[in-house]
Amino acid sequence: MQDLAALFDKSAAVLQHSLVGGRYLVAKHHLEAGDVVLQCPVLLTAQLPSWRKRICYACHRMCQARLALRCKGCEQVWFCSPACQDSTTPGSDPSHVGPEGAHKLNGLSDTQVPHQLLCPVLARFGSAKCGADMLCVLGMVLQLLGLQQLAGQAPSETQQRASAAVGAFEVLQDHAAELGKRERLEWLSALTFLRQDSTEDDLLTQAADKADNVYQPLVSALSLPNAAAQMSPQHSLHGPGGSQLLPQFPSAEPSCSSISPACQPGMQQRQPPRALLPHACRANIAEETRSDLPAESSCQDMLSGSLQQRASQRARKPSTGLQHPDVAGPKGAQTQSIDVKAKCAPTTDPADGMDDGKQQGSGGLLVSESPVLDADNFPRHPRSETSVGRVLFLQASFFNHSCHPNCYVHRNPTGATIIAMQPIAVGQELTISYIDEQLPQAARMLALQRDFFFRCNCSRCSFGLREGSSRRKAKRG
Ligand SMILES: C[S@@+](CC[C@H](N)C(=O)[O-])C[C@H]1O[C@@H](n2cnc3c(N)ncnc32)[C@H](O)[C@@H]1O
Repeated sequence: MQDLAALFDKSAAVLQHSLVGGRYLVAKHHLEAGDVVLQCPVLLTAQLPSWRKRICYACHRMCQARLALRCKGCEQVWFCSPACQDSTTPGSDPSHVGPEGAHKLNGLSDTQVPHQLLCPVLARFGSAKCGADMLCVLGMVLQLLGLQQLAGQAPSETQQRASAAVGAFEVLQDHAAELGKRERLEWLSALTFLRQDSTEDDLLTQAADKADNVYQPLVSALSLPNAAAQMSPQHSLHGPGGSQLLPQFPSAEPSCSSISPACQPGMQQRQPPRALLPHACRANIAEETRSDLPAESSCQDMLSGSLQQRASQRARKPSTGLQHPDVAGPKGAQTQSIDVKAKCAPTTDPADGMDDGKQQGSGGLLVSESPVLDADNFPRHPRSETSVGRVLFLQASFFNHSCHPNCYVHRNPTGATIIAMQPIAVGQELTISYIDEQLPQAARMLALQRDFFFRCNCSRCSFGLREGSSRRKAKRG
């Protein structure tokens, strides 16, 4: 908690903890509408496997053609240029990477940990047949372990990130109880996969051993009381150290369906357990025709593109539901668009075997799944978009959800800014909306239960429920 509290030192938020509600944030001082509560850098990103042959691992450039350069060690990551490939070798100068310096996306890189640390473990990812979403999350867990391992020898910024990594695991532990059986099994399989077959000089062996105080409680928290009965026959019960608690990741060409229905061609991909890693969001590609797209674009271009089109589309839509106070944008912060122009389709190489069925042949605007601002600065949730990866925000993950939030999230190229939407008194809880709060109550409840595994107890929902029951009582009486 001590480490975590320090994450908010430079913000207008204070981290609090209650036995009933867990961690939450309150206003450090009085806030006016438009005040910036905190700037939250991206902690980690991970590409979905289906995009890795189109998006350079080092600079995140999105390319039309399939990338030709691949890491010979793990065969799991692709590069757009020899410079990018060289940047992942020890001793290279990262400031020269990428033809347009696109790598200078603060935090927006899954190369924060030197690739040679991750390479031996990533090599095993080729045989992992779990869903694309879980592979993405596993990639992030791997980076977190890498950051932890670096902690002792790294500059202070990296040490801070490593301590944030521990915080991320703690968050995961705290929410393990909320998962359904399927999600727990998938997590147990994934964690076991990370530990098994590792060699002595393997990052995971070293990092997971060091992190055992975090890793083992997590495993226990995820364990089902009657694990043996819940598992499919393909799972055996050998865990690390001979434990009988864990399902082992199948080694010889398992049936995908035993791990995740997401692997089955033509099946709708399940929503990932996004609540697990704090505020792990999707970077999405909205449907748009390819002819509208530029010839080539880096993520930097993409992330700083114009919001004009979205704004004009939005302006035509009538506003419904909750009325938020008018907010002109973050005070002192330039309102930036997060739209991304991309022209390419994801890899549809059948050899991948892990393509997300939703990602078929569309390019478009890259946006975030977390709330983004429209022309009126109201949070909104883009729909019908295709995911290209996951983004992890740490500080933002401590905001509780409310269906009548007093803050909103504004995404920008290097992270997210949380902005007050109304005057907030010192000590008052700061909340954001995880979903489209303009949905009716039943749909909101469904979305929160399905995607975030909790039942909302915000004032609006509680009031709505009381209202519903008193209406029913009135009818009966
Ligand atoms: C991103 S975390 C927020 C921080 C969290 N309170 C903690 O201690 O880690 C999301 C989790 O907080 C809890 N939560 C957030 N908003 C909630 C709400 N409106 N009603 C009930 N639980 C909520 C749920 O357990 C949810 O999985």
